[in-house]
Amino acid sequence: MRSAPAQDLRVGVVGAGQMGADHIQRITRAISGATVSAIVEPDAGRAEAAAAAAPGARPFASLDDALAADALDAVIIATPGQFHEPVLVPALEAGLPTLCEKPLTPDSASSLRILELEQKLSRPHIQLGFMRRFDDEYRTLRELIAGGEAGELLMLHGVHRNPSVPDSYTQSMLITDSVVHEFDVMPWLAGSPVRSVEVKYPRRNALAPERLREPILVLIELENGVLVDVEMNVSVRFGYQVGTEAVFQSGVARIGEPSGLQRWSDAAFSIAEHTTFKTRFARAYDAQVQAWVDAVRDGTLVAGPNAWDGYLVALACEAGVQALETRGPVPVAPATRPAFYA
Ligand SMILES: NC(=O)c1ccc[n+]([C@@H]2O[C@H](COP(=O)([O-])OP(=O)(O)OC[C@H]3O[C@@H](n4cnc5c(N)ncnc54)[C@H](O)[C@@H]3O)[C@@H](O)[C@H]2O)c1
Ligand SMILES: O[C@H]1[C@H](O)[C@@H](O)[C@H](O)[C@@H](O)[C@H]1O
Repeated sequence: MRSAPAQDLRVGVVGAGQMGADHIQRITRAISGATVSAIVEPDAGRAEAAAAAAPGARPFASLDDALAADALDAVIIATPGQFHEPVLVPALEAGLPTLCEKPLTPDSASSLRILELEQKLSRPHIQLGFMRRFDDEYRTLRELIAGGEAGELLMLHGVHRNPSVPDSYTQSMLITDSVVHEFDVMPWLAGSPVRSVEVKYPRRNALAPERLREPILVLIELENGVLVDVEMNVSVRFGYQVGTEAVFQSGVARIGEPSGLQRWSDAAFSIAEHTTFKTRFARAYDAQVQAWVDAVRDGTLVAGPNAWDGYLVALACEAGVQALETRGPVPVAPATRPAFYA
């Protein structure tokens, strides 16, 4: 990093839309050891609203301008995925510790360019925003799998259901915007990378926007033989659900069950459900950002998924997008992991 932060870490946020604004509020309200010092956001209204939530933060037209003004020690990138690389490059060139929202970049070729640039530094500087790794239930499930007390893990069944998606959401985004999380978290849970990806189409949901053929069932084979299936379903209307069932030799474990208000009325029992990832993963986002801030302050710089993980996910997404159009499994063949990312 450029200079050791004397007191609070000065965080710049690039992109103050849905996630960027959320991170700005989070740092101001819930994170210790950091303040938002710079906001880069081309939309004037959003920039103003974000600045109102972060007293003392200065607006800048670009990350380069914020760097020239020595206005930040570290950066969060929350622009849309296709604009990550143009921000990651100056951030790496300046040696800035970076928390980059998913995806690292939209394809594996650009991810490899980022890996090459990062390897010019003394150590990894990029942490990726795969927040599920900071969710208590996911962490507990991972420990259970690693502990082996229920025997070997055989299968993982995932559900990923959104109530609806914006007009800008396209067919390939089922993979690149949504299943992207499973491509990170399932290998992390099972301790094994993706070998191949296949997509199956069940009956189409007539409630889906006309441009989308969904839900889809994504079959992910891991190198260790564990088979993962993910129901990706984005027009369910009733709520936001993300869950996983792990099937072991002698047991089953499940996470992501509804845990909201329980209610008995009219001879029926109900549990309040989430409607957005913002509440479902609120604690995970907080834990992710706090862990990152702590790591930057103690010089570790990265406390979660790194750019290599982002590259692996980019490769799996490429296979997944191809699998949307083809029958049968599409193989995933990563480059050799450099010792830098060991
Ligand atoms: N981890 C999660 O659960 C999660 C959830 C939603 C989004 N995301 C990720 O967060 C990122 C942002 O998504 P979003 O939903 O907040 O998008 P958004 O469209 O709501 O916000 C993006 C913002 O970036 C701004 N922007 C665009 N180009 C810019 C540039 N070059 N410099 C500075 N600002 C720029 C836009 O004006 C906009 O305000 C994406 O990478 C997305 O995949 C992650
Ligand atoms: O961009 C969002 C976000 O990444 C959520 O975490 C995911 O559950 C949604 O499917 C996706 O559309």
